Amino acid sequence: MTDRFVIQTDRLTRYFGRRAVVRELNFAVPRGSVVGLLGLNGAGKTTTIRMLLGFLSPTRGHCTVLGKDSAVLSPEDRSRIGHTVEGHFLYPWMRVRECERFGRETHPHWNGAFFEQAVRRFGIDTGAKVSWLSRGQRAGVSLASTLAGEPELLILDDPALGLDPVSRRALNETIIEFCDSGDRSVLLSSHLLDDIERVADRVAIMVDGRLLVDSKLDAFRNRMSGCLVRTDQDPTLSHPIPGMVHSRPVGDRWHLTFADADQETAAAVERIGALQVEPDEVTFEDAVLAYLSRSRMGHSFYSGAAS
Ligand SMILES: Nc1ncnc2c1ncn2[C@@H]1O[C@H](COP(=O)(O)OP(=O)(O)OP(=O)(O)O)[C@@H](O)[C@H]1O
Repeated sequence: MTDRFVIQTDRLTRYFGRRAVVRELNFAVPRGSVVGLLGLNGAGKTTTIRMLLGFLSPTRGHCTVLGKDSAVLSPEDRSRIGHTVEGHFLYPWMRVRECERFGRETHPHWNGAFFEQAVRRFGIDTGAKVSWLSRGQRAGVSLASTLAGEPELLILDDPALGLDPVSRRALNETIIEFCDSGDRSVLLSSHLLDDIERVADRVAIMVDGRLLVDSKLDAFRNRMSGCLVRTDQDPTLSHPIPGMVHSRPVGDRWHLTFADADQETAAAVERIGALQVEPDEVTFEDAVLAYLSRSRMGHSFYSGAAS
């Protein structure tokens, strides 16, 4: 088990006061995979990551990272885990090349070539002081320092926050290259669906502290489907449709999004008695938004997490 998964949680739960922010999370990150962790603001992603890194205790349940209980990670364990946090902490008075030297002296493993390459990709002058750098450039130095430590597992919490498109591309390319150069795993929390689709091979979706989807990205995309129906009112109000995740009005029609649609789904759509029904494409973004929008509307959820 330990070898196959770099992260495992068992009924991981966290309350703040009386409020459950992470609920009964059973989640595993297979070694060598890049998992995109998605969820609306406040879904519990950062709280989960803080528990994984041992910065916050679970109220119930537990989690392991690289086979070790997160609550008791040793400095040696931590050196195998790279993580970046919002704000990209760096010493403002250091020059970029001093950041590199500082990293080299404080990390047991250090890949200077990786640092150089990442910094170059972000267009950063190594003679510049951190305080002179833009937000995107600071993110680049922070990421370069993290990756140069050659962690087995990288945990990134919203690393693209506030980055321009060029810096975002540099970030994505750096992550992809990092994964290509070894048996490395990444947990990437982000709101940028394009980036997740480009970089990740698995997707996990949290809604109100629960994990609703945990799947290979391709499988997730393939199991979702949709159709457009023309009716006078929301067709799902009177007719429960098996597998339906979400419905939304599109002009004078309704778009219905399904997970694992089957004959029962088709029969239920038929019973609506719509004037017109036609299949409609569901993109990765549509599929994710179907789950997320459903939560915002306060419906109960489709509970089948994909394998
Ligand atoms: N220390 C704390 N005390 C009380 N509530 C907290 C604390 N930390 C987080 N929360 C609450 O827990 C909920 C989940 O927060 P969390 O930061 O995990 O969400 P998130 O999914 O990372 O959101 P975002 O996408 O906005 O970063 C939020 O409602 C937040 O206000």
